[in-house]
Amino acid sequence: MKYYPESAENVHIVVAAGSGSRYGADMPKQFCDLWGRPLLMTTLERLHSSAHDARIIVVLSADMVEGWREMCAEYGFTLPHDIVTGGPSRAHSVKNAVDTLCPETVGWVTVHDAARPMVTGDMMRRLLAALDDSHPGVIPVVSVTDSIRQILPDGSSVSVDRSIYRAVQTPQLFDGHALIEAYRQEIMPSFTDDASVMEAAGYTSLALVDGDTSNIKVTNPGDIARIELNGPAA
Ligand SMILES: Nc1ccn([C@@H]2O[C@H](COP(=O)(O)OP(=O)(O)OP(=O)(O)O)[C@@H](O)[C@H]2O)c(=O)n1
Ligand SMILES: C[C@](O)(CO)[C@H](O)COP(=O)(O)O
Repeated sequence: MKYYPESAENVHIVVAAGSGSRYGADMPKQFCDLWGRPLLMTTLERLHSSAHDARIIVVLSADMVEGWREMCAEYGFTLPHDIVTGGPSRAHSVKNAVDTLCPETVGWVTVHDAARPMVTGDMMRRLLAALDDSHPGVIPVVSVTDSIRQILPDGSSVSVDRSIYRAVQTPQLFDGHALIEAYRQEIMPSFTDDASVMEAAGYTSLALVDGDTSNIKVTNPGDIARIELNGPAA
């Protein structure tokens, strides 16, 4: 576990500026109903419960800011959070939030998908325990349970050894100074998560910890129904 002075500001960045095109609802999936209210509220509450000594920044698309404020009023959602507007890709959205952080006071920072409402306190404890001076970032991963095939340039495919791959989740945890520096670089299409941004900036010694198979990213139709089937929010 990395030591930060008590005055350091820890931050949760929750990216919620996507359009949810694969989910295909009439509004972005993070605002769709989960257990009777917008899914984003469960994500924020569970993240806050998992590590409450952190300021929350929610990244929203500009056209959803007013609507989100109205939802908070309608559902009596009072968990304090700041709002930053998003960009054209996930990485741009994260960057917009990271750019608001104060390098002088920042402590640790998590970056989490709004579309993953099932983060747990156990997972957060594993992340925080693994952040240290040798590991400026910690990434939750799970084993791949499907067989994997690589598609070759000619369109044919070959099976690959799935035991050498891991599927990556969020929240991902970073030393705030390192994350701020990493997000100073130009955003590339290959940046599908924040670990890839850190690596491209030279921070290659990232620690992996066990994620949680219930921590799914709502992506395709039916994913919210599957979460609800697995039981109420704990
Ligand atoms: N420009 C973007 C794109 C994505 N995200 C957020 O990044 C997370 C992971 O992205 P993804 O699951 O791909 O969400 P969408 O981009 O909304 O989905 P799709 O690709 O199906 O349109 C989501 O919480 C999403 O809201 C974001 O903040 N800004
Ligand atoms: C960040 C992420 O959730 C890690 O698995 C994933 O890379 C997001 O990908 P998406 O295509 O933006 O959903």
